[in-house]
Amino acid sequence: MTKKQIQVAAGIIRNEFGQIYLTQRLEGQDFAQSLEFPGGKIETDETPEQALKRELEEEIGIVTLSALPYDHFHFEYPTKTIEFFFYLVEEWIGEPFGREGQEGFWIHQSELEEGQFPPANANIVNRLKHEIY
Ligand SMILES: Nc1nc2c([nH]c(=O)n2[C@H]2C[C@H](O)[C@@H](COP(=O)(O)OP(=O)(O)OP(=O)(O)O)O2)c(=O)[nH]1
Ligand SMILES: [Mg+2]
Repeated sequence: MTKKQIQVAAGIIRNEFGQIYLTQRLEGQDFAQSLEFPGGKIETDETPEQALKRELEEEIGIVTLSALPYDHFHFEYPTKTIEFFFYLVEEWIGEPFGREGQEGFWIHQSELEEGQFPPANANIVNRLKHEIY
């Protein structure tokens, strides 16, 4: 059987202090309790950027004003392959909050820890952590 392939768009929401808004995945989801960059699956007929904007509105209640491509890669999980589109979001309207009941936190990018995220995030977390802000 061929592995399931999905595409995911997620946002690195960074404020002027170099803090990033992260949410905690809910019980019952895969990688429950892991931290994540808010986002989700790209639907048919959506561009990655359209999906990003929709997901950020649905999950954390913000309107995205700018999204810069930050990373694009494929990651093989045991049961699925995910194509990720990560964007850096530094301009938005609203105050992010866990609109689906999930916890949200602002964490300075130098304090991110890859062990708190799903395995696919290791490189991106390392890159952010070692970037000077
Ligand atoms: N949003 C997000 N998903 C991530 C990250 N790292 C990572 O491995 N993933 C995985 C977890 C999921 O298998 C998949 C994202 O799907 P999702 O569960 O957020 O999808 P969704 O928001 O559309 O939710 P649903 O409607 O399918 O429940 O990507 C990340 O940093 N952010
Ligand atoms: Mg999601």
